Amino acid sequence: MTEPVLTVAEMREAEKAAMDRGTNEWELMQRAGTNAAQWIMRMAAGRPVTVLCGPGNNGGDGYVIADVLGRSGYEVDVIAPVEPKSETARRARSAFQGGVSSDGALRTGVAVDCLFGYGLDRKVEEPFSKILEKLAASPCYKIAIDVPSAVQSDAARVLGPLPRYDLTLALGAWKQAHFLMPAMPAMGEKRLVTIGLEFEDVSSTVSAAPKITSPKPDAHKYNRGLLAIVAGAMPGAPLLAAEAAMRAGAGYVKLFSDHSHPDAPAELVIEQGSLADALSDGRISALLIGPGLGRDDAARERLAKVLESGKPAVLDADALHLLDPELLAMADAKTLCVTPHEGELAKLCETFGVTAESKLDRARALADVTGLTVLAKGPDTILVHDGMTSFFPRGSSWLSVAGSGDVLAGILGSRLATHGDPRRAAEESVWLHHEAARLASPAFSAGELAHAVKPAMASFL
Ligand SMILES: NC(=O)C1=CN([C@@H]2O[C@H](COP(=O)(O)OP(=O)(O)OC[C@H]3O[C@@H](n4cnc5c(N)ncnc54)[C@H](OP(=O)(O)O)[C@@H]3O)[C@@H](O)[C@H]2O)[C@@H](O)CC1
Ligand SMILES: [K+]
Repeated sequence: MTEPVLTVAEMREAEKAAMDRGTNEWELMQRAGTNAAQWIMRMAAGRPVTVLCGPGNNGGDGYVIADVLGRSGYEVDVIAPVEPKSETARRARSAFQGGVSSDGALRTGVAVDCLFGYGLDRKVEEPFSKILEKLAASPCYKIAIDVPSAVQSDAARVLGPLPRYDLTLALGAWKQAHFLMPAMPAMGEKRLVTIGLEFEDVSSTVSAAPKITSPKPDAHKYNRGLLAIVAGAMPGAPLLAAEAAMRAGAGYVKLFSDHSHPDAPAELVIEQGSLADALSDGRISALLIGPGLGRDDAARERLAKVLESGKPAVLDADALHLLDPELLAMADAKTLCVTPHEGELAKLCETFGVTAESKLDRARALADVTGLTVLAKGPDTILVHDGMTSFFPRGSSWLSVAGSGDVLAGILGSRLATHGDPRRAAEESVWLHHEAARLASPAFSAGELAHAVKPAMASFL
């Protein structure tokens, strides 16, 4: 099932729709608190629990959680620096029979943070900031309810002390912050707690692990997909991309390069000479250009030839510095996928006149203005295609190694050559990249990562 990722406004709409259908806010809070409590009890396994309750409905959830835990025989402390403001939270507060203190020490055991949820809209100050500092310093097992209390739910901005949580329980639906930097790494394990909300017209989802199919019984090297990688000034990066591409499903990987490549594997076909002639081969199903391309006139000329060819293509690295409206006009943007990191995304936005505050908004606006499929890579990878946004579970931080992007581009090119669907290829490439990193074990080189793409493929067959 695809899991939606909602903004605060969309979340409020979904809750309103539930209420219009006859489920009141109290009922939703009961479901949220009761279902979250099941997770908390699993993690607490009998240890005492301290619940931190804030002024809004996130705090309301906290009182419900404390109530369920108390009735289940848990020792529960509630710390609430202020009385609840919302009517539903006040009702939850009154229903809780145990003691509530306005401050106090956190007992070793489990702490459940319900100070603020998606209603946080400004800097966290005292007394809440002091409690979050205390929580950060405590050795207890830390659970954030819905979102960590200092995290703004749409933009993932950190507005106060941010402890490192062991578990974050998203209520009702995922929020954007669950998948965005800088907040994401502090959330620990993340789990979705359902409360029976229904969602319509969802435009953002969590990418689900892909199902990659084996070649058809009548497959041969051409109909499995022929990826041509167009090299340029520097020989190493396109070779690395080719190493990954050869292991990601394409039946045939060629390198169009005028370098000699003495280290290239025997099975990689390298063609020299006229690029226009090479690109006229009708059997080529996708192209990759950018790694090691260079940024001079010759590089621009090679990019123009790729775009003029009309074939589906991945544009990466130097190609993203060269791409401009004039070059893009030569191609059908729908068939192109760009893979910018933060710096390249900023450059593309500047070139195409896009201004937006966050990486997410920049990626969306760039896709909107250009019609390109945008895979904005990094610790929080975002894919935007035709008005749809996909978020991804976090990959290994060991992927922050030189050449990692070339490997990703190679995988993506290979998947695009296999089936021609840029969005699907981009999703598959991120999962394969992450899985290859896991299988390569820590401190891998980009070359080792490229080789681990082969066992990673087996994980999704
Ligand atoms: N609605 C539903 O049906 C369901 C909602 N659910 C739960 O509700 C949560 C959202 O609840 P929410 O909208 O009440 O917001 P929440 O995050 O508790 O905090 C807002 C409160 O804090 C205040 N405030 C904000 N920033 C502040 C700051 N920096 N420093 C100090 N105060 C600050 C703000 O008051 P203000 O002062 O702005 O008037 C307001 O009182 C959601 O995350 C989920 O857990 C579930 O139970 C499922 C059903
Ligand atoms: K919280």
